[in-house]
Amino acid sequence: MSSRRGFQATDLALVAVFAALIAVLAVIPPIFMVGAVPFALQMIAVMLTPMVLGSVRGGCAIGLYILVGVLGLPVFSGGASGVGVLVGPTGGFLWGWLLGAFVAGAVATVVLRRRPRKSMLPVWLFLVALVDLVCVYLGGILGLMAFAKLSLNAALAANIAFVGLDLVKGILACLIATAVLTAFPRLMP
Ligand SMILES: O=C(O)CCCC[C@@H]1SC[C@@H]2NC(=O)N[C@@H]21
Repeated sequence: MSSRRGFQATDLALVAVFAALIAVLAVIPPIFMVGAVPFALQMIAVMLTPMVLGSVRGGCAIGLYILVGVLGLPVFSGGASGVGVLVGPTGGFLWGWLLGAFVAGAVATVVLRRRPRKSMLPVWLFLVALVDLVCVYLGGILGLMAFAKLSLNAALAANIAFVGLDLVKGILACLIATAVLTAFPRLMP
């Protein structure tokens, strides 16, 4: 989306498609939990979104996903919904997803506008995934401390358990984003 042409119908459709993609991945039940925190396959789409849509459209996609969950559709982990989830034990992660979309999306825009070589694209996109992960964990840790009353150490431990698998999801998101952006270069944020 160039700032000159503003938000187009295509952008609205892309926002809806990526919000739906996150919701679809939430339908698959979490394969394990660490305390109150579920394994979230949605993280693949959460990290893919800012890579492909950039900051504003990516933030809108995550915002739309959260909105439909708050309004009652069972799109949060384990089929949860409602505004209470935003201030529940995993609420901080959802705020982190939103923050991550805006921040990592801005990094994606800077990176992609430099037109990196195709062989380097997944590497640069992995940097975007890492920035996203920092935002997600920041939100998650603060949320666990504020809403679940965990100590900083307990909140850190709950996050560390997911780092390895989240990096694998980040690599998957990079590979998907590379394929999508190579096939549809006009999508680039
Ligand atoms: O309640 C929700 O829907 C949000 C779940 C958040 C789970 C977090 S996201 C980062 C970390 N990686 C995972 O696989 N699970 C946690």
